[in-house]
Amino acid sequence: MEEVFKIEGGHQLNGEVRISGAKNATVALIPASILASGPVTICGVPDIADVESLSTLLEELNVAVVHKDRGHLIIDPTEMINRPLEHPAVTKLRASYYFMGALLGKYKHVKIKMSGGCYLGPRPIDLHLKGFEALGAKVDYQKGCYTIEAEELIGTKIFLDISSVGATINIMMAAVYAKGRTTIENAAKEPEIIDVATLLNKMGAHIRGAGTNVITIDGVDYLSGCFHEIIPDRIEAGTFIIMAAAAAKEMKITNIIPQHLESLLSKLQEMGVDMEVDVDSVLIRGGGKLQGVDIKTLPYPGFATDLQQPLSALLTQAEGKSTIRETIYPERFKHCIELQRMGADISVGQGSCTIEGITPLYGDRVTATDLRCGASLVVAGLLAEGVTEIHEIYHIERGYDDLDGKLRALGANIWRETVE
Ligand SMILES: CC(=O)N[C@H]1[C@@H](OP(=O)(O)OP(=O)(O)OC[C@H]2O[C@@H](n3ccc(=O)[nH]c3=O)[C@H](O)[C@@H]2O)O[C@H](CO)[C@@H](O)[C@@H]1O
Ligand SMILES: C=C(OP(=O)(O)O)C(=O)O
Repeated sequence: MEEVFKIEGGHQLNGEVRISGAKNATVALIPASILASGPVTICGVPDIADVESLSTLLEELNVAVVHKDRGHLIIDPTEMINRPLEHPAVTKLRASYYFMGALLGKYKHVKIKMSGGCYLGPRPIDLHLKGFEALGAKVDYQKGCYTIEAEELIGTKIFLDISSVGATINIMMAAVYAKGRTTIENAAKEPEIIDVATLLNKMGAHIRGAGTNVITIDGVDYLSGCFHEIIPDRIEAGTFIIMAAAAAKEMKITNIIPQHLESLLSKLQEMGVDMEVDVDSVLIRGGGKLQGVDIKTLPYPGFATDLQQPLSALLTQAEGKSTIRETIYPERFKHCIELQRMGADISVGQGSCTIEGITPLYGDRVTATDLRCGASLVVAGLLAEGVTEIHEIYHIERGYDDLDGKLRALGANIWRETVE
């Protein structure tokens, strides 16, 4: 027995949708909170499975976790115990690896299983580990478990071969209590990194340069509790913007930071999408003629890899040929096979795909092989003739807060059903 999403396509979307707090910030802010000596209150926490898994891990560490109304989460590490993290929840998400940096930073010792998350091709963490080693830690890997420990952590210069989001955040967390100055060069610049640095600075850390490619962290001896509001989720926002372009008459997406979405908005403009951008919202008028475009995924502020999958579904409705070149995860094209089942004309090559439009889409039984593949199939389901049945929706639930509820409020005919 499995719960699936069913979507009857062809229903127009209308109205307003409010975007939740950013998954990729939240999943780092929660482990970062344990670096404090007192309670940290995070506001705007999305109701997603990744947060549940992280809460389980906090409880494993004897950290008090209180979920309040409207996305308030209070994390109190006062009575924390540094136990090995071998609980199955570690493997339910990618971001459990942030406990490496946080526990190493606080206790100079961490034992944790290998994390999980979406399979998008190989996702090594060598840069995280090299960063910890540069700070003075020893890394041991046995039977699927990492042990990372140090006598003391000493600030140093760390150049990242690839500007990795995860490595930047993990090293930042490990370095907050290190002796002296740590400099991360070729750091990733994603907005979620700024959000984590903001939280740590509110706690009393000295981090400068987050959002640029050089971040400096001057070690401190003490971090206090604080209050923090999470930035809006640019990927959820982008997904709804794409859905609006696909199926809305007029739809407003609110609680967004438009600057975080520039690469998507400019591509949609190139495609011919009618939009009005305001300070914290965007109004999309869908239904117009769309033109195919070429996309190359890049680190921020380039086109986000997490949005190429949902956009692929929309590109089936754009006139002519579109190409997507994936430079972050060259194997991130499993959604294309599922879209083909629904009638899309897509060919997948080495690190790229070509989409020929316009092709009608038809409801079918498809599988969300990963989180954004799931989002792509929901976009396709809104456009398709008949009913689309999406399996393995636990991937979608990892990262979208009430996706089906939000879509129903906009007029979509989407429901959950338990099937054999
Ligand atoms: C929880 C979270 O925030 N997830 C996001 C984060 O994942 P994540 O932080 O895992 O992605 P990275 O930025 O680290 O990965 C970027 C590239 O660097 C490579 N790499 C990374 C680390 C390393 O040690 N060695 C290495 O080779 C990866 O394989 C990939 O090719 O950024 C990705 C890229 O924007 C997004 O798709 C994910 O949604
Ligand atoms: C790949 C993603 O998530 P994660 O890194 O958590 O697997 C994503 O959010 O698209």
